[in-house]
Amino acid sequence: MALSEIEKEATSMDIEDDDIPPAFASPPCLMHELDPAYAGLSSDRTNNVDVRRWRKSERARLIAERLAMAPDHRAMCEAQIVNRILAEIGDMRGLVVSLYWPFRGEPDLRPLMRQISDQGGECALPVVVQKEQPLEFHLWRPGDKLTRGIWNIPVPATPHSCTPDIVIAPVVGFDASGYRLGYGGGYYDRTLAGMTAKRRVMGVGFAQARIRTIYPQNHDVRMDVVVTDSTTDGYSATR
Ligand SMILES: Nc1nc2c(c(=O)[nH]1)N(C=O)[C@@H](CNc1ccc(C(=O)N[C@@H](CCC(=O)O)C(=O)O)cc1)CN2
Ligand SMILES: Nc1ncnc2c1ncn2[C@@H]1O[C@H](COP(=O)(O)OP(=O)(O)OP(=O)(O)O)[C@@H](O)[C@H]1O
Repeated sequence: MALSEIEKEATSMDIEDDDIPPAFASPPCLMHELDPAYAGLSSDRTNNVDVRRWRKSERARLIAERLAMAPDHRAMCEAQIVNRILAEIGDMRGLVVSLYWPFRGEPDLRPLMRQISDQGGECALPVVVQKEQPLEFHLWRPGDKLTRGIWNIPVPATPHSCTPDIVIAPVVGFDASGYRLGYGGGYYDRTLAGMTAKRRVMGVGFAQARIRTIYPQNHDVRMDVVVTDSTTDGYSATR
């Protein structure tokens, strides 16, 4: 399916490119304003508050930067990312690959979904079934009906849960050790922590998403490989 057809399909269900779903605002947590001892927090937990605050501003910076990419440059980068992913996966037959429906300026990999299907693989999309719980992956073929999930992100209309062989995780940022900065829900970390060793985790983003460190915490799960428009980097299993 050509990209224009995919776009038509999205429009027909009232979902547009780069649709930015409204976020749920939560009240600010003021615990960090208190003395940690008084609040019953360990110093580790205090550091964690600093990291959370830093991540929040870094996310905002990185998302704004990628949303500002010139359309022709973006399209060129997306084509390079697709080629790199195809080269990295190789023989697609029989593999279930989870991707994502792009939002907030993520690389649009919908053309790749068609290629995966055409080459004998199966695609899946991530679904938030419940807040603060692991994601589910539901099989989806280009052309299948979509519906709006949580945060208005399109998800397969007919749920068909599966376990991907390859999890392609969009990054907001990634660091030199292969750790991922996402949207701050902890969804991929929770999901990967609960999956068996079989899965391969492939982070995907534009080259601008590369940062020195995300200050990895105990819950952060390292990716096996990160693909950008200009690089394919593998990471070993040890920190
Ligand atoms: N395209 C795409 N689909 C995806 C993901 C993704 O990263 N990309 N997800 C990958 O997980 C899940 C959705 N995860 C999300 C997690 C948080 C927020 C969000 O709006 N968070 C708040 C801030 C939260 C915080 O900082 O505590 C916000 O931005 O206002 C949105 C989506 C499933 N679908
Ligand atoms: N395995 C887990 N179990 C319980 N809570 C977790 C787990 N992983 C992450 N979290 C929680 O999620 C919060 C957000 O994590 P983090 O900042 O790493 O999100 P993220 O990777 O940017 O988000 P996402 O994966 O949704 O794109 C953490 O502060 C942590 O409390």
